[in-house]
Amino acid sequence: MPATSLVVGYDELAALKLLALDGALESEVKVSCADLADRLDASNQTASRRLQRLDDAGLITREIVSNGQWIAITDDGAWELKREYEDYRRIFENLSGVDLSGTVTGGMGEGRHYISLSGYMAQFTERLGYEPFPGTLNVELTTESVRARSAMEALDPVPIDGWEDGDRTYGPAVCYPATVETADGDSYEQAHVIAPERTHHDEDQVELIAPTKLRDELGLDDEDHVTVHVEEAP
Ligand SMILES: Cc1cc2nc3c(=O)[nH]c(=O)nc-3n(C[C@H](O)[C@H](O)[C@H](O)COP(=O)(O)O)c2cc1C
Ligand SMILES: Nc1ccn([C@@H]2O[C@H](COP(=O)(O)OP(=O)(O)O)[C@@H](O)[C@H]2O)c(=O)n1
Ligand SMILES: [Mg+2]
Repeated sequence: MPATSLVVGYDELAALKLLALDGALESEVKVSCADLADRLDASNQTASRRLQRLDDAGLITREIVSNGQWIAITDDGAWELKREYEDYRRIFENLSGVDLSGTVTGGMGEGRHYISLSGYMAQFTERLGYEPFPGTLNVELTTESVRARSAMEALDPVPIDGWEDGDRTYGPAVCYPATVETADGDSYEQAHVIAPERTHHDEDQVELIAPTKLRDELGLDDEDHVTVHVEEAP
């Protein structure tokens, strides 16, 4: 079973990779179907069909001109290549930690409240070494990453203890050091996945905390793809 589920098949991905090698990640490149067909060891018709599928899946944009086409890879296209690249990194680089991928999503607006509570804030400052921005960036995981999440739970976390303030008790949580990477390749290293013991979210969501607002720092909006590389606590 492949480590990731693709929007298009591997044949299309091979065509996408060739376009990237031609520079289509940075700008529009001029492509002739005959040349692409040659490099894919396929017929013109096949090459043309693969481009059509990549276009239909929103992974490239095309402008067809008389002697070929101008093609650029979209953010979603770059994301598909990146996922493939992550698989190869896992194969060859003996990576530590766990990669989770998903999309940014809004939550219930409660993260802000909990993160700001002094009973937690004092522990974050002491154990994580920073005061988190008040809130949690919520990431909805892909099906594959929901499974990978159990591997994350096998890593050693930074514990955050439960506490009480006379009115009520507050549950414990665990934090894992994490690097957040966007589809554009920007990354932020000083974040943590926070997993509160009492939560309204299911396994398909993770929450991130960081010293700054990640939406601003990384230019993130709802639905944007991110990869979260989770490590063991030092
Ligand atoms: C540090 C921390 C501690 C939490 N403790 C509790 C708790 O004691 N009881 C509870 O019902 N939810 C607790 N929550 C979970 C929130 O209710 C909720 O599931 C989630 O964090 C809300 O995130 P959202 O606003 O981003 O959707 C805690 C959340 C965080 C981040
Ligand atoms: N380090 C952080 C924490 C939260 N946030 C965002 O800050 C806002 C407040 O967080 P929250 O947890 O209270 O809100 P929701 O996640 O429930 O929408 C949300 O838009 C989060 O996505 C962020 O960008 N970076
Ligand atoms: Mg949140």
